[in-house]
Amino acid sequence: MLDFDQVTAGYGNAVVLDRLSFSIAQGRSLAVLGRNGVGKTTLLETLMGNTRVTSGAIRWGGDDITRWPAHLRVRAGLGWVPQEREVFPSLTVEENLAVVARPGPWNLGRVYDFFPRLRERRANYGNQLSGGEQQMLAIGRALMTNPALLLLDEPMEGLAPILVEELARSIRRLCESEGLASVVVEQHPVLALEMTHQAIVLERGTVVHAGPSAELAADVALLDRLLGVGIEEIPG
Ligand SMILES: Nc1ncnc2c1ncn2[C@@H]1O[C@H](COP(=O)(O)OP(=O)(O)OP(=O)(O)O)[C@@H](O)[C@H]1O
Repeated sequence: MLDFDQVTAGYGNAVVLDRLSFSIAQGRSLAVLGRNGVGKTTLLETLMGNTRVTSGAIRWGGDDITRWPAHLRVRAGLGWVPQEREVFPSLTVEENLAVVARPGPWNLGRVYDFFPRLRERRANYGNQLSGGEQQMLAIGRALMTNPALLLLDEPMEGLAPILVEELARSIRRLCESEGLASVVVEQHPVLALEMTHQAIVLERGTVVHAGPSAELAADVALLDRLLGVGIEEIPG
């Protein structure tokens, strides 16, 4: 479904991703792990067309989308949940959702069924929401574009542990019950591995490990070597 083939990309003359490859099948989820600054966000930005690709190809369905602008990628089914959430502060929850709606199975009612908290807050303005509600709204907005693949950039950042668990369950449900594929960039490896089928670990803009999430989660020594984190430090 998505094929990232030997992609070299960056900003201006700076190369961040170096011949990076991975692929995702329909309805599958991928965790993108790595230490700070290895290029995880740049991978998502490249998927959305926001970086300079100097070689390689990005294929989506039957199309080579390497040079497509972001709005065409959204139309083709890429759903972007940015790290900054980018909720419109002066629009209500309902307006935030409605402005990005595209035809398809996801509509206001379905997003509210999925995140009942958003239904309760439908008349509140974007700047009146808690961090967790803003994150639900950011995901709800991506769902309103009726994507086939969700790109989530550190969705748990800054959330209280109880919300982290709730959101992790929601994201897993999107994949398992709704058939959505996803790419999850996450600082907390254990959480990210619980939420996904496959995982890649990046170092200096390239893939140094690829495999099933459950296998990596079970190999504490490998996790520690690749990511240099004590598992006991990880919340959730
Ligand atoms: N807009 C930009 N212009 C120039 N360089 C950038 C830009 N965004 C990121 N970079 C550089 O690209 C490299 C990779 O950054 P990126 O944000 O992709 O890493 P990351 O793995 O997501 O890190 P973190 O976990 O800290 O968010 C860094 O050296 C960063 O300074």
